[in-house]
Amino acid sequence: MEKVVIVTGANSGIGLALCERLLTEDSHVRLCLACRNLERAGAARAALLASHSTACVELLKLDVGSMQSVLSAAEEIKSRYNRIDFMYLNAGIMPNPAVDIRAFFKGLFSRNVINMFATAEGLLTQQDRLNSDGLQEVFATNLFGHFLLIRELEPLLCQPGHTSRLVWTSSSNARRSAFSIEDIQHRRGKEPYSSSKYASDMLSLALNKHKNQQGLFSSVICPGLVMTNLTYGILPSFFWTLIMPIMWLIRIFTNTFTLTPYNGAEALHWLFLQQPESLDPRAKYHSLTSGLGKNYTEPRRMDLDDEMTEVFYSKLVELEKAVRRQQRERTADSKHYQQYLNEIQ
Ligand SMILES: NC(=O)C1=CN([C@@H]2O[C@H](COP(=O)(O)OP(=O)(O)OC[C@H]3O[C@@H](n4cnc5c(N)ncnc54)[C@H](OP(=O)(O)O)[C@@H]3O)[C@@H](O)[C@H]2O)C=CC1
Ligand SMILES: CC(C)CCC[C@@H](C)[C@H]1CC[C@H]2C3=C(CC[C@]12C)[C@@]1(C)CCC(=O)[C@@H](C)[C@@H]1CC3
Repeated sequence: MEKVVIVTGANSGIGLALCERLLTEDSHVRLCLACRNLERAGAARAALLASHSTACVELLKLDVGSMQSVLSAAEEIKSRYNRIDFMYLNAGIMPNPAVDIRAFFKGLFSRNVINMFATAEGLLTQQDRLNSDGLQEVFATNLFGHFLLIRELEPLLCQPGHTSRLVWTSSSNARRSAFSIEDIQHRRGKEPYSSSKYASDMLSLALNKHKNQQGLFSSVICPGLVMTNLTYGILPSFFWTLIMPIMWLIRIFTNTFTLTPYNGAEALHWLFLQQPESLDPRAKYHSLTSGLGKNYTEPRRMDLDDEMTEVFYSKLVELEKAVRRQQRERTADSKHYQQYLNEIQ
């Protein structure tokens, strides 16, 4: 039977490369590109069909940063599919990034240089903002919208006799010290991206603990440093072009410079081929590329605290309740408003 695969943020970068690789691996998959912009999603679909003309590629409007959009998309998914085999939670943002140039040059001449290039630890800050749901945008997009989607789709994801898989595109930039259990949305700090990725690592572990017995398995990956719209947002593209020869040179010393979206999607593709029972819930699966350009996947143990992971999971469930309440009130308000408009006309 054909596998149903949903990919969020599938219209560009690593998500699009993954779709291409999945269709090459299995031409019978039923692929759903879940994107916030249907025009860009349509262009991605056309590109995929150009090389896989008989493939089944469907589009779904989903803005993971908007809770209303997540709830509507989940309804649409439930009406279209009777099961989900893989859901790749890949959409992500890093708004207004700033590089600490001093820290970069200091790191360059330290023993920590390889780690700095692999994780960008201490190099990057971002400016976040509140979205229309009153949530921090990075948290809402990179984590919470995906969480709400999973919760909404539980009837499909947790079916007796069927295994469903979740795969998060996390990052080696995820850092415990950037995350605070008292401030899960990272309202006060300057590293919302790192915090949201650490949060996805914890959520994946918690989901395995709570849902494995119901047939739902979750994994996290890091694609390495990949040249995509996200990285082009960090430094201007002419600068990247300028330093590209150096980047290829650095690849000799660190296997985390995967650089192309195809290489970055390696671990996502690899996980598609694995049995979930053989995977380690505490491992992050890294896409790596050797100096000679060979791709491979390697698990690395994550720095996760079980107690904090559980507290975090219950905080997410609480927040979910509040968000649902808010959505219900909004629907009621707009109904009343509509009624009022009808009455005064
Ligand atoms: N590039 C890198 O070096 C690394 C990337 N990652 C992660 O990889 C993932 C993919 O990013 P990458 O391919 O690099 O970058 P891209 O910017 O190319 O891809 C991000 C995708 O997410 C989509 N997206 C963003 N916000 C939303 C939203 N609110 N709702 C739905 N879709 C949304 C984008 O859509 P749109 O085109 O409409 O903006 C785009 O399709 C991200 O989670 C990122 O954090 C992790 C480690 C390293
Ligand atoms: C200013 C300089 C001359 C050069 C600065 C280089 C930095 C911009 C890069 C060095 C390590 C890179 C890196 C990322 C972004 C760009 C760098 C900071 C990421 C944070 C991109 C997104 C991720 O999720 C990480 C895995 C990347 C880690 C390395």
